[in-house]
Amino acid sequence: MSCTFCTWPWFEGEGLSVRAENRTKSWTKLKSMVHWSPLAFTLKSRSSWVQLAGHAGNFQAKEGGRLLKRYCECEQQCLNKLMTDSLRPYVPGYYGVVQKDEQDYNLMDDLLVGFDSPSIMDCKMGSRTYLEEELMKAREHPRLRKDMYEKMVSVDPGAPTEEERAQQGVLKPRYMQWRETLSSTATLGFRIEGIKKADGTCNTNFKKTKQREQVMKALDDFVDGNVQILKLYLKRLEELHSVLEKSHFFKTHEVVGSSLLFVHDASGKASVWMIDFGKMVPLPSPMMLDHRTPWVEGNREDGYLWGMDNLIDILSSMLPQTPCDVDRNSEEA
Ligand SMILES: O=P(O)(O)O[C@H]1[C@H](O)[C@@H](OP(=O)(O)O)[C@H](OP(=O)(O)O)[C@@H](OP(=O)(O)O)[C@H]1O
Ligand SMILES: Nc1ncnc2c1ncn2[C@@H]1O[C@H](COP(=O)(O)OP(=O)(O)O)[C@@H](O)[C@H]1O
Repeated sequence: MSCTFCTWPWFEGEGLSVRAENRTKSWTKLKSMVHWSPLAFTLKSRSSWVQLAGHAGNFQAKEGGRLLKRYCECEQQCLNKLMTDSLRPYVPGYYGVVQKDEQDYNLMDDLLVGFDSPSIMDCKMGSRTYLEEELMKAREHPRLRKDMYEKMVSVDPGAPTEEERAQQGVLKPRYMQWRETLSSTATLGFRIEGIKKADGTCNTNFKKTKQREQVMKALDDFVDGNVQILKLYLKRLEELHSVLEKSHFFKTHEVVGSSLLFVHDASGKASVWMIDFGKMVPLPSPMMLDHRTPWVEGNREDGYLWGMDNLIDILSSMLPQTPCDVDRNSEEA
């Protein structure tokens, strides 16, 4: 599927003021919408910034290789803490809260800077995509979501129950769970949200990409079969994996809806970063997560590392086998 390239973000160098006021996020999410900076064609130092997933209108590209993301207190607090954590090299640099037209934003690095016509992939990590607190809220104050009902019907007209059909609405956790089981979130602990390739093609139609083989096919297409790029991604993921395993910050946070952003270009450069910390919530002390134990309500587990184990395993299996591997495998058989 090709995407609509729309809403060119403006650039700004002046007039931003720092604010500490808290705002919550409440705006519409539009999928299949890509925001692309046209100035990138004329100004080499800037990236051709692209928004692959997430809420429309959430970002604005700024001069100097930075992005404004609509303010979210949870994200601000996480980014602040991450700036002094061992995870710092794996997240965008963060520069505080700025205000523009009475709206607060978190100011962060544009990770596409330094890449030339990059290929980009957003993988949403974890086996659960809604917070436990959202589940409780939906129980206490059930709110039927017509927009989610419509999104559901557009993918699978047979998905809503009779009751949901009569109400023309679904509860948010029900929609999120349905999305999890439809995609690879429930079976592999991650799902591809979107891919934009260097040739300009863009696909955000991965809602039904569920089986390991389907995921492999999408990943292979993303790297155009380039083994060197695959190796670089794998190396970076293995490093991140080992830092996550040791990070106290990671152990003490429920991580939901966070993505890994993969970026590479034709020069052979490739890297991966963690993005989207809007639902990275601190746990009550002394609670800790291993991010692998299957979720049951109350244990707050999110399956992030389980997903990463699977992603690393899939990428490894896509590498051509060396003669040593072939010998080892035939001995095992
Ligand atoms: O991907 P589709 O099927 O469109 O569903 C979206 C994503 O799950 C969003 O998560 P993310 O932002 O991580 O992509 C989520 O935003 P939240 O992060 O707010 O849960 C949206 O909830 P609403 O914003 O409530 O519509 C939900 O409608
Ligand atoms: N720091 C960044 N650098 C470059 N691109 C980014 C960065 N953060 C987000 N993006 C782009 O924006 C998209 C949505 O980001 P995300 O933080 O998940 O938004 P939301 O909170 O609205 O879900 C990502 O898929 C990616 O394409």
